[in-house]
Amino acid sequence: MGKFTVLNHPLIQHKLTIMRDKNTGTKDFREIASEIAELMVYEITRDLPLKSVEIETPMGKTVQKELAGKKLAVVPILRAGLGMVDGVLRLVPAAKVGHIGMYRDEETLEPHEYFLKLPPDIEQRDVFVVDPMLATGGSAKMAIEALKKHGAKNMRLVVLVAAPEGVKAIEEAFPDVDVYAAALDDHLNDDGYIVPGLGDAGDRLFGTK
Ligand SMILES: O=P(O)(O)OC[C@H]1O[C@H](OP(=O)(O)OP(=O)(O)O)[C@H](O)[C@@H]1O
Ligand SMILES: O=c1cc[nH]c(=O)[nH]1
Ligand SMILES: [Mg+2]
Repeated sequence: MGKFTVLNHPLIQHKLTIMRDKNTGTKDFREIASEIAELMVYEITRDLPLKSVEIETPMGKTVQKELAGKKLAVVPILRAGLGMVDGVLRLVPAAKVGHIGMYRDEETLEPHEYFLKLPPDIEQRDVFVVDPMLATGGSAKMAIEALKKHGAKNMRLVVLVAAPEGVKAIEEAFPDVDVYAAALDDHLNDDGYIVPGLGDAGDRLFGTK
């Protein structure tokens, strides 16, 4: 079974509260989404392997640690996932970026894929799939299936707000995919929105409503 982890560092909780507030405007919403993504990646990358290297400081030779060259990729689920990419890249600037476009039909809540462009060596990379919202889980499930079809092997799903329904859907579909959230919310409403949630993440990020 994949692990589900809520990264509830006080800074993450504080920033998420600002995002949830309906009076927070696009500029702050976008900046804070990026900051939370950065903090989440800091926590998630604690297990990255290190190797010893010999270097020379101004005082002489020493053996120290550096990252063992594990390759990473970040794949935002468009559109809203784009709001988390900068934050990831601030900490992992060498990561390659893939894109997968998904929209959820407002009536049926069924996801539809409309774009896919991945780094050619995706199968060799640890992949962070990012999207602020995990609601029914339909979009993330379809995105992860598409990435698997294109060779991605080691994937983690990183979201800001998760609904229990979405977590269950990913756990059942992908025992090999760990899910990280900044918060686990209460439920989905009849329109498939997370409650209390933060509303429509894409629209709030890009000012489209
Ligand atoms: O778990 P689900 O029930 O599939 O819902 C979550 C999806 O819905 C939102 O995207 P949306 O379809 O609104 O597209 P957008 O990012 O372009 O706004 C969100 O960013 C997720 O991708
Ligand atoms: O609450 C939700 C659910 C899906 N997509 C969003 O942007 N928000
Ligand atoms: Mg949207």
